[in-house]
Amino acid sequence: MIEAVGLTKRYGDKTAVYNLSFQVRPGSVTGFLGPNGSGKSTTMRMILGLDNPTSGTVTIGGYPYRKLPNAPRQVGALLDAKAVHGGRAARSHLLSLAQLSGIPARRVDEVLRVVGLQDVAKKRSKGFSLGMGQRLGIAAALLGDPQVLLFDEPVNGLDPEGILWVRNLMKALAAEGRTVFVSSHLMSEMALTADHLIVIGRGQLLADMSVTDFISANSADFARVRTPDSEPQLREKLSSALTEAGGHVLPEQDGALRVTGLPLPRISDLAHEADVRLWELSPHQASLEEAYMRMTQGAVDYRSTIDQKAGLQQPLPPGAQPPMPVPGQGQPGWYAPPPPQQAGQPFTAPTPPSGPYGGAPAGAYGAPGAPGAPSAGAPNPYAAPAPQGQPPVAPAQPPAAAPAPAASAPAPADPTQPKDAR
Ligand SMILES: Nc1ncnc2c1ncn2[C@@H]1O[C@H](COP(=O)(O)OP(=O)(O)OP(=O)(O)O)[C@@H](O)[C@H]1O
Repeated sequence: MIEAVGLTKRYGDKTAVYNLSFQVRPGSVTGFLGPNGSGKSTTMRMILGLDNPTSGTVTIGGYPYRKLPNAPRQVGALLDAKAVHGGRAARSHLLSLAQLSGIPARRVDEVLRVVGLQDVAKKRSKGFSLGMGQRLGIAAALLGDPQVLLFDEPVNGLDPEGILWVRNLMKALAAEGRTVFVSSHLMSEMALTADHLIVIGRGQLLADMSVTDFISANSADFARVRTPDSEPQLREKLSSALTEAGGHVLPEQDGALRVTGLPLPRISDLAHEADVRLWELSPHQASLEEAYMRMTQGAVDYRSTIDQKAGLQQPLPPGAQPPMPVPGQGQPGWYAPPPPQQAGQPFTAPTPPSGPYGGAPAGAYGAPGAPGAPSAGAPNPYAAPAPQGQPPVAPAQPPAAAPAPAASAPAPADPTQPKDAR
């Protein structure tokens, strides 16, 4: 079992991880989720003794990693698939790792077969694709047949067959009673792979629960209602009637309305009373991806914005119309239904950033716009309570103690090598 208690890591005045406490148990796949820069890799590095916590502790089987007897045989990790000596052949790379840990050479050929790299075993890894590199990293993690496995974004760069393989591998390893801790920012992938989820945002715990509980706690039901496309006034009329009746109405991309807080028969009655014809009235459930986005939206550090193409846009030809904006796009919660409790957001997340990357409106290419700030005072049932008298993210502190030698020293053959310097 991996256990973190009050884990905090500061880099100068940057708090990467704050007061994180959780347990990762054997026999199941635990997904570790959070937006870019939320502290997943930092946490994994601390688990592996590659970074020293500023405060708090993290242990594997009751020991800090560096005190763990025969650690390479007990813990396997894939942190950064690129952290290999590119001039070495895949087999030589694994062989050197095996020799360092007293693992027999025949095990190298076994793991090469497990990850499907046996045919390229003699090829230099610098010629490997991203996906092949990931497979080599996974082979290195499996080398010591460890009971505890950590994978940081293992499906990065893998093709669909590779993704399926990783998913099944994680499950099989957990079914053998091992502790499997997998980081990702893809909720959809974790929903298929993990049994348990630990979700962080800006280094703080947002959720620690089974996938089943996460689904039932976060997948809000909603109704999709569509009025005749040719009569937009009916849509407005219905929208007002539903809002007056206590419903929460959001426009959908295709012109339909997304309604929460009212049962389907009531929506039908209200439409009838308002003399509005309906083309569609259907029950839906928000996807887990949406629930995750909603949970972490206030803790996203990096947001895309619309590409304004300043000075690059051609004037429209005479008489041409600019493209129609998508209804609702860019509004808070456009992509997600409101939280189940109408009284407020179920997740009190840190205020969206106004930093160098901005809390800008929805971009044409992806990330949703800065959401409305969570309602003040709404309790977050999943957040770790902040210590009395302290802000959620601690203010600037003196730089942390020097990181562990392994974190800064180049050790290209080490599968637990940290990510590239950021
Ligand atoms: N060695 C370091 N020095 C300074 N800041 C760091 C260092 N390592 C990480 N950080 C900062 O700590 C924060 C958390 O980074 P971390 O890599 O742990 O996030 P992450 O959740 O793994 O992100 P991603 O999903 O993008 O890989 C980021 O703001 C990052 O810039």
